[in-house]
Amino acid sequence: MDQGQTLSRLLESYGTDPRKRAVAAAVGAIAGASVEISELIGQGALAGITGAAHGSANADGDVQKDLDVKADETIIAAMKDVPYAALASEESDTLMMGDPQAPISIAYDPLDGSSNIDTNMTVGTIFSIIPNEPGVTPFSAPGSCQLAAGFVVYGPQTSLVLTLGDGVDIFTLDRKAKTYRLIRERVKVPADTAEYAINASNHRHWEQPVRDFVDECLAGADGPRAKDFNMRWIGSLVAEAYRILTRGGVFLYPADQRPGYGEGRLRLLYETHPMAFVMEQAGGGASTGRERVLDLTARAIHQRSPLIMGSIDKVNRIELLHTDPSAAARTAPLFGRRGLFRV
Ligand SMILES: O=P(O)(O)OC[C@H]1O[C@](O)(COP(=O)(O)O)[C@@H](O)[C@@H]1O
Ligand SMILES: [Mg+2]
Ligand SMILES: [Mg+2]
Repeated sequence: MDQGQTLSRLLESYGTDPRKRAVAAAVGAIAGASVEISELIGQGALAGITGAAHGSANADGDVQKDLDVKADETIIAAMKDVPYAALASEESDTLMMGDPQAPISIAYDPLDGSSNIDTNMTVGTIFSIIPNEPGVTPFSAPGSCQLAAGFVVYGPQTSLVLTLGDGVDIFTLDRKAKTYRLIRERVKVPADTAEYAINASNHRHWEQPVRDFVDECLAGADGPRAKDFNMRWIGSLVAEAYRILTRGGVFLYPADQRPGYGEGRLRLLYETHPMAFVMEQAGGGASTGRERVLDLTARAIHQRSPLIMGSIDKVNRIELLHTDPSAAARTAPLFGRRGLFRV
């Protein structure tokens, strides 16, 4: 790894064609905005930032916090010199239109996990950059068309995870120099791990395949997986994704039976598409349970999609539980031994 590599240097050398220059400008703008957002979050109440409601709701019905709105304004301001055709923000009901001839469009979640602000837990910013074709409706292509995606985590360290479609690199903010420095190159999600993350309070609402997977995990070494598992739930997608990138595991926000949750909770354009791109680029997987997230195309700007992401063996196992439960039962490690026990 080039210890001296910085995000700005990487972006400066990222190609000369107009589309690559636009991608570099957009990533640079988001990185710049994230330095400001990180400072605000770090100051918290000292900068007048609280978890108080802003007095409005976003298009998805979530209560907007002051910081959701501030983060959104900071990103919009940072985009002023970026050649974009359209911006899709979680905090804006409709698309913000730019130059229809521009080579890219950008979707972003200015502040992910914002219900955690008051609790001093990790939150983040997620982004997805897609090509724009003049005359074609922005964001009408599947997630597999993304040019770049990533997210910033505002945790004990502020770090930026980035894929430009050729692996995943992680940069950490050097606060003194206000520069992102490369700390991990070509990150790989371990294929098989024993950690899972899901909001278990929704157990009664889940579909059977998700219950089956979690039941297998809970049964541990005595169950069909013949292995003990560990559970984590932070309630902040960016923090879960960062953990999975660094030590593996699987995260599930599945569809469930609650009204409005038929496609889960997370939004396709600025949450599940970019996370799926990052995970696949790091050798992991991302599925709805029934199909690859990157094969989905948005029908609406704030459309939701289920997300099961992380270590490829786990994602494949959960897909099998959805698509072929009897094959899933046959391939459980204890299947053969159970037969013996029954004799
Ligand atoms: O409270 P729930 O239903 O478990 O949802 C938690 C999920 O919602 C989110 O907070 C949604 O993101 P926003 O905070 O941007 O709305 C994710 O970060 C997190 O994984
Ligand atoms: Mg979010
Ligand atoms: Mg948000």
